[in-house]
Amino acid sequence: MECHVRYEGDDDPEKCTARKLARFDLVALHNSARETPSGIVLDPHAEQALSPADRRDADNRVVALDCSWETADAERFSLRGPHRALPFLVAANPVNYGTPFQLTTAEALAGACCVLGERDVAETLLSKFRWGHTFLELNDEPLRRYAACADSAEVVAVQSEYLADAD
Ligand SMILES: C[S@@+](CC[C@H](N)C(=O)[O-])C[C@H]1O[C@@H](n2cnc3c(N)ncnc32)[C@H](O)[C@@H]1O
Repeated sequence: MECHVRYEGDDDPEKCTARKLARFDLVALHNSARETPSGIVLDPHAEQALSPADRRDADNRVVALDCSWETADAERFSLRGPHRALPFLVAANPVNYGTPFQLTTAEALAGACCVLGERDVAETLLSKFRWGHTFLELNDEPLRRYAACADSAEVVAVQSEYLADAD
């Protein structure tokens, strides 16, 4: 699975998870939408949840948008490819620890790789962060269940159990 990032550069570069992954050649950073190849776009505003069925449209690529959460409005995600939201997963990074849905770029790419059946890629991405293994531990059960779903409707049904528990 190739991991690509449209890099906006409006977040703290010291804490940027995409820049760190790029230093290890684990993601490719792109400075414009035009340069960013098409793939499954990880977009929290998307109507459809990511599921294993997306593997067939993936071109073997996932694309995240690395920008500040303050500027991550829907218009910013104008990137080529099917847009998908990640289902309920909780962040393990120190800034948003325990917060559902609001993941770092590294967590989002890793979560997507797990759902798409590429857990080894996810483990490699997360191995570069002190808290990386915690993301897999905190989300172990949902990630394995999402990866076993046939399609987005099944993923949403599984997600609803976690949302009900979170209330
Ligand atoms: C808003 S940026 C924040 C980046 C952060 N500054 C960092 O260093 O990782 C996180 C990106 O990860 C992806 N992402 C995070 N949570 C997501 C979710 N629930 N659904 C889909 N994509 C998500 C999106 O591409 C989003 O733009």
